[in-house]
Amino acid sequence: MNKPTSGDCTKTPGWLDWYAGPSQPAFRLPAGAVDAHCHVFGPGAEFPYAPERKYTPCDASKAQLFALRDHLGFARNVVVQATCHGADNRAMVDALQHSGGHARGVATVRRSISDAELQALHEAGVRGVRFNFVKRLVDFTPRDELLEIAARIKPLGWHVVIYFEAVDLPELWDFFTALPTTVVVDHMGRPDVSLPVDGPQFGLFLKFMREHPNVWSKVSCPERLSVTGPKALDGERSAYADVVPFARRVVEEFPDRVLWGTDWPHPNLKDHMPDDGLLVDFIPHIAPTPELQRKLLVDNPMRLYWPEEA
Ligand SMILES: O=C(O)/C=C(\CC(=O)C(=O)O)C(=O)O
Repeated sequence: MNKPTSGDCTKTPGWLDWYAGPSQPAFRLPAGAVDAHCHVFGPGAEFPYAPERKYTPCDASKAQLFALRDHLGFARNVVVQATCHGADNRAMVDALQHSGGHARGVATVRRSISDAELQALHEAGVRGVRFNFVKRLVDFTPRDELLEIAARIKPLGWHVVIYFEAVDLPELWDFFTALPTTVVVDHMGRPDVSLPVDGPQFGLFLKFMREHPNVWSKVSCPERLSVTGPKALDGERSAYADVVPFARRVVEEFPDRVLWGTDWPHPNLKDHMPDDGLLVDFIPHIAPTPELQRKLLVDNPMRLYWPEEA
């Protein structure tokens, strides 16, 4: 397949657009709930996609994100820079600046960023950087560049979000455990949920969290991890049952270091596009008590992204 060019907004073949007209969740989110992992895409005509991107998505604007937030009953968003925008954070920053203080962000930066540019991101509401190790999404960045960035964002009180696949954790372990900030893992490090929850692969991830109190996890993206479903479609309120034991284990063992997000607009799903209302109904299966729900959805994200209010 030819690499896309920056001006070409033709979606990647097979691209699935986000679900229009999501259901009303049956689960009532606690007051002040934060959707701590979501993205904006473009719109491409205003914020062109990065030349180095590995996919070209459908547009997913800030207004559409904020409409979903209100529909589902969230109060705030954490907008995570998606790889299709590379290190050009303008679409994400624009969303933060139009959120009325209800959104904070996670950026992608290169070592060439100036202190003044970092400060401007901070003032816009950025509170973290994302290091992505998923090979289908990004080209390799040298570890010394990432460590240099981590050292520079630490004084701002930011954290590092890491995205990787479970099979790569052994090789990345020394790098991750050397990071000097709070470290937030996307989607539980993408376990293979057809393996046992008590097996060595997920065991290593639990050990990573157990031995390193600075490590947090998003218990999000069951729609990406599930093998057996059922899918969050057609009124299914007990979706992705095979992911539940994994996410619930993390929530119950580390209740003060977990976050949840919709992952809207769900980039790169190949199989189906979930109904986001039914996705919210996944939450009580992994955080069964009101106390766990409050920590997951309100207390923890507020402590990390709005510490001045927490
Ligand atoms: O949205 C996610 O969290 C997951 C992604 C996309 C992504 O991370 C990105 O493009 O930045 C994926 O697995 O394709």
